[in-house]
Amino acid sequence: MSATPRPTAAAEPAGAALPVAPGGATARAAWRAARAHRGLLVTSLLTAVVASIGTTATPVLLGRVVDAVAALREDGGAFGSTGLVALFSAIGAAVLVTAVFTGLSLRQVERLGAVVAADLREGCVERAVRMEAGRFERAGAGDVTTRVTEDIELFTLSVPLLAHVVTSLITVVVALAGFVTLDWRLGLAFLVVGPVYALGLRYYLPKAGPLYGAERARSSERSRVLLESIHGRRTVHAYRMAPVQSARVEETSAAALLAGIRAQRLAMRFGLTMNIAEGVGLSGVLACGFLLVRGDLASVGDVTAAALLFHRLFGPLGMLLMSIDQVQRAAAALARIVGIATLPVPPVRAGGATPDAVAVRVRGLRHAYSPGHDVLHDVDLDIPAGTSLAVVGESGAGKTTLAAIVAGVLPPVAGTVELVPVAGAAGGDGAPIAVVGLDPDHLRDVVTMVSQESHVFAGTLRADLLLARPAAQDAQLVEVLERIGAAGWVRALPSGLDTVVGASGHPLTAAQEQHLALVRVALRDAPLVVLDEATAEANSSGSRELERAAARLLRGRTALVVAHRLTQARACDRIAVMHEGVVVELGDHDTLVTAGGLYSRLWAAWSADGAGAR
Ligand SMILES: Nc1ncnc2c1ncn2[C@@H]1O[C@H](COP(=O)(O)OP(=O)(O)OP(=O)(O)O)[C@@H](O)[C@H]1O
Repeated sequence: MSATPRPTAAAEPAGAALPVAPGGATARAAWRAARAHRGLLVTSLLTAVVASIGTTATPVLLGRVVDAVAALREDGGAFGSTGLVALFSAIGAAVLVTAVFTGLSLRQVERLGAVVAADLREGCVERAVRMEAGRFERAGAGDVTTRVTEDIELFTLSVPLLAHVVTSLITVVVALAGFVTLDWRLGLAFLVVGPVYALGLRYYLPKAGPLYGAERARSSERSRVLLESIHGRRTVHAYRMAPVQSARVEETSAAALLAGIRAQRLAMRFGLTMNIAEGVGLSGVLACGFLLVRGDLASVGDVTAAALLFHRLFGPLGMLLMSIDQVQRAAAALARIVGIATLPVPPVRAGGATPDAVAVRVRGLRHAYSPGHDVLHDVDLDIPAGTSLAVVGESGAGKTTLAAIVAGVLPPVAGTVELVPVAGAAGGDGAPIAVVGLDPDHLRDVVTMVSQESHVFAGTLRADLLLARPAAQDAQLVEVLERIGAAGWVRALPSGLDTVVGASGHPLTAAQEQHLALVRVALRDAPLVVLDEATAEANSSGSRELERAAARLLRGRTALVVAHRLTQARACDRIAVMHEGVVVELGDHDTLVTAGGLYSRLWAAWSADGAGAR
C-alpha cells in the first residue's frame, strides 16, 4: 500500500461518510438498549417513584405539623399530642423511605445506564471493526477513533449524571402533583418560575446544541489531524511538511479550545437565569400564600408545605437544568455512537467448511472509488492452486485495490472473485466460494491478508501469535517460527515467547513486526494468502530477511503478492503487470524480461538502481 496521500480521499470532507443519528433515532436506540434489561428498567423506575413520593411527603407532613402547632395555640390542642406523634412518626418514615429508595434508585438507574452504555459501546466497536474498508478510509481514521474512544468515554462518564437526571425528573413530576394536592393556587404561583426558565431555555437551547456539536466536531477534527500527522510521519518528513502539519495541529487545537470556551460561557449565563428563577419562584409562592392565608383560603401549614416543597425542588430542578448542557454533550456523543452502531450491515452469505487448497478465479473485476472514475477495468486473472502471483506496476496502477478485492475486504463495483477448491482437496464441499459478500468469520478462514502496516498487539509475543491460532501449543509456535525464519531473533528476546511486546512493551523493529505478521499468516494456514507489500517496511537487510520469510511462507501456497521490490516478484511463480487498472502483461519473470515490455523496463530500472545490493 502506498504511503503517498490519496487525492480523492483527502478531498472528501472528514467524517462525510459516517452518519450521526438524528435525535429520534438516538432516543429510540437508547430506549431499545434499556428495554433489553427489562427487570433493571422496571426496578429503576419503581424505586425512583417511591423515593420521589418520600421526598414530596416530608414537606407536606411538615406543613401539617405547622397547622397542628397553630391549632394547639388557638383551640387548646384539639389535635392532641397523639396526632403530633403520628405526624412526626410519618415524617421519620418518609425520611427513611426517601433515604433508602434514593440510594436504591440511583444505584439501579446507574447500573441500567452502565449496561446500556456497555451494549451501545460494544455495538459501536463491533460495527467500527467490521466497517467496510472503503467507508473507513473515506471517513478518516480520526473520526472513527474519536467515536469509539472519546465519544464512548464521554457517554459512559455521563452515566452517573444521567442517573441523577432521570431520578430528578421523576421527583419534579411527583412534587408537582404534591403542589396540586396542597392548593392549586399555590401550584399556579409556583408556575411563575416557568416563564423565567422558559426564557432562559429559549436563549440557551438553540445555541447549546450547535455549540456542543461544534465542540465535538472540532475535537474530532483535531484527533484526525493529529492521527494523520503521526501515521503519515514518513510522508510528512519526506515532503518536509512538518511546519505545515504543525500549523494545522495548532489551528485545529485552537478551534477546539475556542469551541469549548464558547460552550462554557453559554452554560454560565444559563446558570444565572436559574438563580433568578428560584428567587422569583419562592417569592411567588410566599406572596400567593400570604394572600390565601389572609383570605382564609389556605392554612399557614399549606403555605409552609408549599414553600418547603419548592425549596426541595431547587435541587432536582437545578440538577435538571444545569445538566442540560452535559446531557446535550452526552446526547451529541450518543448520536455519533449510534450513527456507527446502526450502520447497515452489508448482507453476508454464510460460508461452509474450508477447503485445504484453492485456485483463484477473478472475472470482470471493475472498481471505482468515485462514480465514473474506474481504477480497475474488467480484470480477469487465474491463480492456480499452490502457486503465487506477483502484481507489479507503477504507483496508482490499482495493485492494492485488486489485492483488497481478492482478499474480500473491499467490495468491487462489478465482477467476481471465486476460490475454486482443488479436486480431491480435503475440507469444503467442492463448490467454488465467492469471496465478495462472504460472512467475515468464514472469510478469515479462507483468506489471510497482510499489508505493509502490520500491528503488534500489547501483550506477550505468545499471545500475539495465538491470535492467529488460539489452540496452538508452544511446540507448534516454535515450529512455525523456525519455518518462517523468525525463531533466532525471538529466542534472543529477553524472555523469548513470554516477552511483552506492543505499546509500552519490548520494542520491535519494523522488520520484526512484519516478520511476526508473516508468522501469524503461516499459523493461520488459510488456503489463500494476500500480501500487500508486506516486505517493504524495512531497511535493505531487513527487506531481504523478510523476502526470504515470505518465500518460505508462500512455498506451495496459493498467493497474490503486491510487490514493489521486484526481487520478490521474481521469486513468485508468475507476475501480472498492471497499468492504469488493466493487467497488461502476465507471465514468469524470465518470459517477461525477454518480452521487452513494461516489466522488462521496470526490471531494467530496478536493476540499474542497484537491486543486487538490496
Ligand atoms: N480510498 C481511496 N479513495 C479514492 N481513491 C483511491 C483510494 N485508494 C486508491 N485510490 C485511487 O485508486 C487508484 C489505484 O490505487 P491503488 O492504491 O490500488 O494503486 P497501487 O497500484 O496500489 O498504488 P501504490 O503502489 O501507490 O500503492 C489510484 O488512482 C488511487 O489514487
